[in-house]
Amino acid sequence: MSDVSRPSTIEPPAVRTAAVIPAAGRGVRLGPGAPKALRALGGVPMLIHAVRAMAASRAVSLVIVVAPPDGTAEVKSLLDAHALPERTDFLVVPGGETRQESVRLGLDALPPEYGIVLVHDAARPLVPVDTVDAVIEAVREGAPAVVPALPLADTVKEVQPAAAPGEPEPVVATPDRARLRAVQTPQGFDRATLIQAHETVTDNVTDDASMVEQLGLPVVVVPGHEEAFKVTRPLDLVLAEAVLTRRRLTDGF
Ligand SMILES: Nc1ccn([C@@H]2O[C@H](COP(=O)(O)OP(=O)(O)OP(=O)(O)O)[C@@H](O)[C@H]2O)c(=O)n1
Ligand SMILES: C[C@](O)(CO)[C@H](O)COP(=O)(O)O
Repeated sequence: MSDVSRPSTIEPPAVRTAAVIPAAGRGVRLGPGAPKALRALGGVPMLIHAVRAMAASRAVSLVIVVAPPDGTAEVKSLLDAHALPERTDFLVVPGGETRQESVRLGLDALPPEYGIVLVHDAARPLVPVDTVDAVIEAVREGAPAVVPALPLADTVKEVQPAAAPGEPEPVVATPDRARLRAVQTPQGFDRATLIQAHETVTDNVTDDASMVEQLGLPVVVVPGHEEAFKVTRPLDLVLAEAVLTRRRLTDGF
């Protein structure tokens, strides 16, 4: 098993790498409570796990946290209160109405010397460092955009969305599952490409790589990891707690 407790094997940076962590969402699907990124996982805010996951890579020297708009002071206090690698710098900026807007606000704070940018959901707190390093390596090798992804376990149907709640949703098609991938984060980008994508694409999309696709540029896939799943619904939090417990038992982490 590879996990965040293993040392990063990537070489120190030739081009500097920063990670932007959108963490400004409410977590509506997780249910009532604090903003999702601030909720506890193994007694530690989910955001701190995500920050540690990015800072675990020796290539990442800056982490920009995009906080809930009214939560920047709280996030700064959390970063101060938890042990984080000394080699990494941290910035906190307020987020926006959508994930896309939050990422753009994070990019606005990116200092000019950073040539590679990762965008990583605070809601994927357990991504292993091997996955982070693999994404960075692929960008260093020249890909303008890189996504970690996994094959699907379920068959997927395209439907005609219901006209009204309770109405049936007829199946329109069954895409060939062998050609589909479930995409995770961190997604990695050449800085200029990601900034151009955010300046150009105005429709609201669910990930950053699809903005690069809209520019007509290639997006490369590297293997994702089952522990990089997104904490979206209550059951995901149960699974995340179980993964953490297993790590603590097997790695003492
Ligand atoms: N306005 C927003 C919305 C989302 N995010 C972040 O984008 C990531 C992925 O979003 P998601 O899992 O959908 O989080 P939420 O928007 O919080 O979830 P929900 O849709 O259930 O409210 C999360 O780390 C979330 O904090 C953000 O920074 N700003
Ligand atoms: C970026 C992402 O995690 C890739 O799978 C996903 O698209 C985020 O979607 P969300 O609905 O904002 O959670």
